[in-house]
Amino acid sequence: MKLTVLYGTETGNSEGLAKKVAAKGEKNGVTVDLVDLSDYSVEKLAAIQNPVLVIISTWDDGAPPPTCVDFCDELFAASVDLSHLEYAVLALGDNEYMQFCECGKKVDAKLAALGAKAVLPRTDMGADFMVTYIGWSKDFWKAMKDVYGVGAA
Ligand SMILES: Cc1cc2nc3c(=O)[nH]c(=O)nc-3n(C[C@H](O)[C@H](O)[C@H](O)COP(=O)(O)O)c2cc1C
Repeated sequence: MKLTVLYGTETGNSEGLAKKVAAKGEKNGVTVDLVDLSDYSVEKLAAIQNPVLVIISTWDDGAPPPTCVDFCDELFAASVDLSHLEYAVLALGDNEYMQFCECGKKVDAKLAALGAKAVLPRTDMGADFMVTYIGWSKDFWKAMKDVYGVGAA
């Protein structure tokens, strides 16, 4: 079974978590495609035929990380049908900011609006994301096992 992990990052935190998910997946017999959203398109997203995990941070005033503004702009304006797609969103941010995890929230809402189905509710992570990640990882792999029969419970 395959999992696509799409990450949007400016300083590497989301990428670091994406690599952790990939390592855990590979250990549990899941083939993981690790993809940087800095060079991605809605067309490629729509062509995916396996579950997708999006890990994305938020920058100035709720904006996407600068590296993936183009992808997010395209996604937020898209009207493509994603009803075949199952997904989860892990949002990174910092609760010190008014627009806490706003980009991840918008990506989650847009994917749902385009018909994609969440296999796990979105998780918003603050500055202590390495701690939150541990609990999230358990929930995520349990969902993967429940829904697809793969990965660690
Ligand atoms: C200049 C700056 C602006 C930020 N703006 C926000 C914001 O509006 N909302 C939020 O939740 N987090 C904000 N953050 C926190 C980042 O999202 C957080 O540090 C995150 O872990 C970065 O992940 P990345 O390395 O994957 O980009 C901001 C951080 C910086 C340095």
